[in-house]
Amino acid sequence: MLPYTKYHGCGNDFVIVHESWIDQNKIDASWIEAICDRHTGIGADGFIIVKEHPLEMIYYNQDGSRAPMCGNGIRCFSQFCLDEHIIDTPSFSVQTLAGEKVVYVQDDGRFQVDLGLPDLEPAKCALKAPIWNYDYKGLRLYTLFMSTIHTVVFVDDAFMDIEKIGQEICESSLFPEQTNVNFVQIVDDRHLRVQTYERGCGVTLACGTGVCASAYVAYQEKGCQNKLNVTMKKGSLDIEIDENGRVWMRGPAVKIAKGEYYES
Ligand SMILES: N[C@@H](CCC[C@H](N)C(=O)O)C(=O)O
Repeated sequence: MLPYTKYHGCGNDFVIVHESWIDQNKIDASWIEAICDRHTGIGADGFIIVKEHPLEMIYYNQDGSRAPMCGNGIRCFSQFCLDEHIIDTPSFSVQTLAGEKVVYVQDDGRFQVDLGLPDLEPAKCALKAPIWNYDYKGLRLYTLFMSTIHTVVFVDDAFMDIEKIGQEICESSLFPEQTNVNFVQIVDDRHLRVQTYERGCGVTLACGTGVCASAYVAYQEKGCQNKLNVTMKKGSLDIEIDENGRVWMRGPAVKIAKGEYYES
């Protein structure tokens, strides 16, 4: 029996466990995939292990693959740490595979996270050459490392059916380590709509790092403002690119459940 909690950030949902709740020997891709299965498991887009001393977020995708960071996940991780009395300060640092991230708890209960600088160095995305305004079957692709690998594509309707084209780009041989694919609609210069096909998961209702990558490319390439509100299918995030080029994300995290998982 595994004690677990479940949270979501704008509809991106996660099973979250403290490291002391799990048998370390059990952690492998198929165990995580079984827990995240929406029919025979708890069901989630991702699985998060909370480690302490130092505070660390270990993130796995739904298919059990490890990812360096998760924007919605780190807000949910932070709410878990408050709920479980692991932290009691208004700001704190979290170690991730994409480096240390600083989280600020806001008066309205939302979380602001410093995602740091986007990295356009091709090697960070396992690319040999840049993919930037790159033609792919008539779509223009912009690939960057925004705490994880992201590709941004501007479209007329972000909420169209992206399953097929998202999977095709994600798994294209252009991307040796695959890519998350963000379909971005510019509503006006302060407002975007975004839908994401995530590596290791498929279409999700929201992707925090993807929204940060989308805002950054919209600001750099499309004349959008440095402060943007981004709407997804079940929520919205506020993104700011500061004067040093760092990307900040502000948004909610919601507790859904706490329970016991009976492993088969
Ligand atoms: N949903 C996340 C991103 C999760 C990781 C991603 N699928 C990857 O493999 O890089 C977010 O909110 O940022």
